[in-house]
Amino acid sequence: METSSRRYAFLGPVGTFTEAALLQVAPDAEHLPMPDVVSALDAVRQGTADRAVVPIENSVEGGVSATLDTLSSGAPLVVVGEALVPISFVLAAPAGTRLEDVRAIATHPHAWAQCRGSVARLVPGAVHVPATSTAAAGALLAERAAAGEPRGSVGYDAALMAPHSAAAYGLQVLAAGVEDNPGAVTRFVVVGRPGRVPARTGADKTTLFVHLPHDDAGALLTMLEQFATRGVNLSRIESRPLGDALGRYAFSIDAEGHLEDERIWATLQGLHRVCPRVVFLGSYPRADRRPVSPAPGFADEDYAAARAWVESLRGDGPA
Ligand SMILES: O=C(O)C(=O)C[C@]1(C(=O)O)C=C[C@@H](O)C=C1
Repeated sequence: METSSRRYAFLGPVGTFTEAALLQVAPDAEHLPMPDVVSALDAVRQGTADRAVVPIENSVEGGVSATLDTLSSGAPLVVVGEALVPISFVLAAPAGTRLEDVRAIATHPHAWAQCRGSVARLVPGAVHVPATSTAAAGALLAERAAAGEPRGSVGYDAALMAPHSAAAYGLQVLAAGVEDNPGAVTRFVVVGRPGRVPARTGADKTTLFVHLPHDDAGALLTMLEQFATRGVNLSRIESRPLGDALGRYAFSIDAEGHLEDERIWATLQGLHRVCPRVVFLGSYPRADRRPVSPAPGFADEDYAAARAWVESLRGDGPA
């Protein structure tokens, strides 16, 4: 947990799952709610915030493309930490709303994707109204109901949001446990401007964004070999379109290990030699604190012993 009094931008408003992640990592910091992931990351770039907390991947819906793409382009940013939040949703509405009154439901697109099946069973035919976050959907509903506006005046009747958030906004729960996959988890990253890399803990991750070495057969293999031949395990790899033409992709990667691990150091050198663009997006402690044990032959001592042996072959000593 970070204890300094830094300013943390996050995907707001109060009551988002992102705020739950922020409360894990920096409960006492100044919290700056932002309307979207890009604004939160830009606040760090511009110096109006010291850190941003943003979602990066969900165990059901996969990568958060706004986060992956904003991290990998523009002024450099680095990940300095991560947090995991268990995800469960309620369907909430102003007091007096009945389930059969619900025609349109607002929430974040990632939340909708995680509840689609249950919602179809609960409220057949209900349509999705996209919101900037789960809490933003509920907040507007609560605000208009408090102002005495009639049901549906915001363009929707209910919101999918976190249980604690529905309670905080004074909304009534029409259905709980609305997620299709109980046990879903979203991973959030703490992002800062480049500076000193967090100290190695032995339970670390390194995040990278890598362009493929060439356009021909085997390009992906050449890139992946850099990790495999140094015994580096990947905990996430996903393609992101380059955006300039169909069929051109780069890869967002989480590798197990820290920049100070010899095998990660060597992997980065290998990637730099063969790939046209490698963006280092940080080495930081894993949220689950699970130690990373290098395979036999890939520990720092193995690299040191191998280096000493090659040095000895130079024949610098007396003839
Ligand atoms: O809308 C929120 O409450 C968020 O924090 C965003 C977000 C996401 O982007 O995935 C975070 C966790 C859930 O998976 C659903 C939505």
